[in-house]
Amino acid sequence: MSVPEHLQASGPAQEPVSAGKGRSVLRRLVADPMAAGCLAFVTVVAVLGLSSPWLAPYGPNFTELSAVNAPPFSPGHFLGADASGRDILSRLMWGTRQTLLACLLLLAVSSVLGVVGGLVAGFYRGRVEAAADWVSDVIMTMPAVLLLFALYARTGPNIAVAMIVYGLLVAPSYFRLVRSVVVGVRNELYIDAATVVGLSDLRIVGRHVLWAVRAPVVIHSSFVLAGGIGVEAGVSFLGLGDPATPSWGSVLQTSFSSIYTSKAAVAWPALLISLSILALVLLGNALRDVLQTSAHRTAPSPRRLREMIREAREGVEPSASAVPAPDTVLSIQGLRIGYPDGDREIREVVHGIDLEVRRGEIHGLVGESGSGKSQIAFATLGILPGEAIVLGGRVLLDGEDLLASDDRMRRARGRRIAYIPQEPMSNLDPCFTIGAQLIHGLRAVKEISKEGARRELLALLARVGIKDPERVLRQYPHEISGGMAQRVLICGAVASDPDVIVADEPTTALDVTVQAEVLELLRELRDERGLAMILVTHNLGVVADLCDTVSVMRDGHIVERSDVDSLFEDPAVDYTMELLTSARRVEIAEV
Ligand SMILES: Nc1ncnc2c1ncn2[C@@H]1O[C@H](COP(=O)(O)OP(=O)(O)OP(=O)(O)O)[C@@H](O)[C@H]1O
Repeated sequence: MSVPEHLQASGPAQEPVSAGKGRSVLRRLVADPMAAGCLAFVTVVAVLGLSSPWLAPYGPNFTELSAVNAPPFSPGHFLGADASGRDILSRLMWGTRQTLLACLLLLAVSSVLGVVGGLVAGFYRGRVEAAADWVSDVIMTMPAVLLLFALYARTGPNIAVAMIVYGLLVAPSYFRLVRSVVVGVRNELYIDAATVVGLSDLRIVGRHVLWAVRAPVVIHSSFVLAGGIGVEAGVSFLGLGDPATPSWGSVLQTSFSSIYTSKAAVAWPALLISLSILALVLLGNALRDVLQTSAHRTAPSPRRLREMIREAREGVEPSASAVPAPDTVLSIQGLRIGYPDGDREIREVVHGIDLEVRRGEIHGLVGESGSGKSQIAFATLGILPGEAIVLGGRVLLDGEDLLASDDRMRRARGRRIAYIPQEPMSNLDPCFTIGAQLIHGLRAVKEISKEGARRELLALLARVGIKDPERVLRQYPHEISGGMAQRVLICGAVASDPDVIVADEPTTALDVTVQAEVLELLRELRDERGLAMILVTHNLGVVADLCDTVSVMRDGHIVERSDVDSLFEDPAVDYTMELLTSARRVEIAEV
């Protein structure tokens, strides 16, 4: 048994989802008509079943000889009666208790064993994990049906014991799921921080780790419950259940044995079992969607989102389409970006900015944290987060609006616009060698043989200052330094011969000497290749050193745009002056 498909998407390193409060999860769940319907169905079935002593027309084993094989809608027998003259509706109602009990037993045993095992194995790893893994593998190899038959030989018809044993067999699915989530969470820095603060393992697991596994476990449980109904029906159908106590499976079995005389009798338990399984599966899917959306925000419905976008666009004049200067390669005109603020409104974070970059120009984008620099870089590359909404504007590459067509953006990205990220290490895949990644990337954007790509990359790696390119191509990311990784990424970015490079704080993660070398390399590449570059940075020293022109951003606006010399000599706005003064203060403090 492997981790079920419905949970694989929520892999180990996922956010601790579902942080929303219980009430809001329920409210969001019932806002989905399908989930509300399923929840109502499951609740009604459970309540009717549990109230059978008061609501059921007859006792579970009450027989009426005159009603043998009575068809549905007979007087006194709404769903008909079975071959022994027992009322099918009453037996299904009474049987709900047994089925529910069987499912809860299965759920309790499998979840307790699996979750506790997964938590311990994922948290402590090492031998504990190896041993738990071994036990889980052994359990998974056990043939469930044979085991149930063997059990029957020893204990006789006992559905409770059968479900406990089945719970043991299902436990590895919880174990694997929880273990993989815990392994991901265990490496998070906030767990290290909790350890350093002095929290005990138990408190760390209870406070931080359990929170992360809560959502996947809840979702998985709805599928286990659905599976439990099927298992109980199967076990009873095989005759391994208690014939004296009705359950949905045993009602199905008795109806099935007289299928030739009363076909309709089979339909009711089969329908109830199928609909209940369907409702629980659909409920599980809806729960997954609710828990995996943003933890604290109420995601707007598609209709509300459309309204919010219309409201945000209303009253804002679309910016006039300006013709870019002749040597302009990238022109951003009237770009507006926003994010849904719950289901109330779109919060605009970039307010209609204009920006032009000419061939061979390095344009710095500076400003305080949160001013919108990265949003502009991401919009230019078409990699804004899924929830971002472009409310207006254009990103023109040689006059073609990339925002107007996803296909145009896809063709430009990586070929004509390349990206140099801030964190070189986290942008390289640890599973592949540098060579495999660079060659794959280059061949994805250029028609070239593997050998040709390799030769080109060797030359380019040497050009960006890698001493032994042959060896680096064979190495994995963890075997090279941060500075080398950034050179590798610069090599990857320029390999497709782009017109524009968007560099998002390319030197922030590097030490000072490597920073200077990387900046020098970028300048040389610009001179050699006539690259246009947008350089996002906090560092005014980098701007002074490398950029030709600069835009200063604040609160999603460009408050000043000028050439670098003018900016430093004679800033036009107070905010730029403040930025320069604080940068100087930091420099003095560092000296
Ligand atoms: N996924 C998101 N959902 C909601 N708001 C977001 C999201 N990403 C960014 N924002 C908001 O957009 C604004 C601009 O963020 P952005 O990351 O562009 O700032 P920045 O200038 O690049 O900051 P920094 O220099 O710290 O990276 C911020 O107010 C931020 O809160």
